Amino acid sequence: MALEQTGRFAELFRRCHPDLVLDVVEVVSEGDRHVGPLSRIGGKGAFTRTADRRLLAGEVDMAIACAKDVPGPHDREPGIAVGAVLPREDVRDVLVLPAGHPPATLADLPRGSRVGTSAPRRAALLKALYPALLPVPIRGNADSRLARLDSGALGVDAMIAALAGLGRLGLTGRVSEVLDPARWLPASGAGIVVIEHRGDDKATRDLLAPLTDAPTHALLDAERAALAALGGGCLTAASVHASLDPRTALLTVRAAVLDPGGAGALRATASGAADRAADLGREAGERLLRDGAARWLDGRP
Ligand SMILES: NCc1[nH]cc(CCC(=O)O)c1CC(=O)O
Repeated sequence: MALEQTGRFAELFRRCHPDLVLDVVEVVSEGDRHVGPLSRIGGKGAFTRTADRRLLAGEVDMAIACAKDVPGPHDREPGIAVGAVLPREDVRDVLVLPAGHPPATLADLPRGSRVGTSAPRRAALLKALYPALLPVPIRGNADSRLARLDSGALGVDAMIAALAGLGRLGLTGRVSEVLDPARWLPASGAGIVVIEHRGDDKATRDLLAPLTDAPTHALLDAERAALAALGGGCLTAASVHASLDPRTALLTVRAAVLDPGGAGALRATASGAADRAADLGREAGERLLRDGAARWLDGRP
């Protein structure tokens, strides 16, 4: 998945800067290497830390990451800045069944079916919306999870994945059900690829600036500000989704913190001008805290 994202970005970069030579350096992250619990390899940042360090060491000048995998400012390597944000793709999650299984929806799965997902948001949604099903932690990158789903090595009957990720792998044919984002709340940063650089590297910042998709950049600013205001960590079951009305230029941030036990959710919405994206995100996050979201931030019901 990372290589497909990188290829897409490299093409864009070369088209915009045809006189420059871009070398692609492959980095295998801890999140790709390990399949154990993320908490054991340092929690959030497992997919980005290795590339971040090489960036800070000056071995590479840009790093490409899924916005969803980039930790918040409080558990982030300092000195790294986002230089470009690629246009958002689909934010929805999907149900994937082992190869050869006839198509089914989450509602069709028999009581007690084991559904693989490690994301606290997905586990909490599963408990809230499909209490007859059992969330089972699984780990590894999207490619390896799919292979282990098919081989039976995961010990699950189905798994939840991101539609955008499957799309990048050319595997949307594996989707059994696309989950309705109005109920199955999307992840903050879902479907967004970012290109980072060293904060003090003005030359790279200038090269990346024209490649950014301004509307997606605003959405991401809003979603990340909401998460930062919440101050949750990698165990928090939260959803933040910003949307932009192209006609009115009004940006709306919808944020929710879910009870990890599945008993409910707190929701907050903030709307305003798109140039106040970060303020709107913060507003939504702070509203959730005022309403008592703190009790669920540690991931305990
Ligand atoms: N490391 C998990 C991860 N980070 C980004 C994506 C998918 C693509 C995206 O939402 O941008 C995935 C795979 C998944 O959640 O199934």
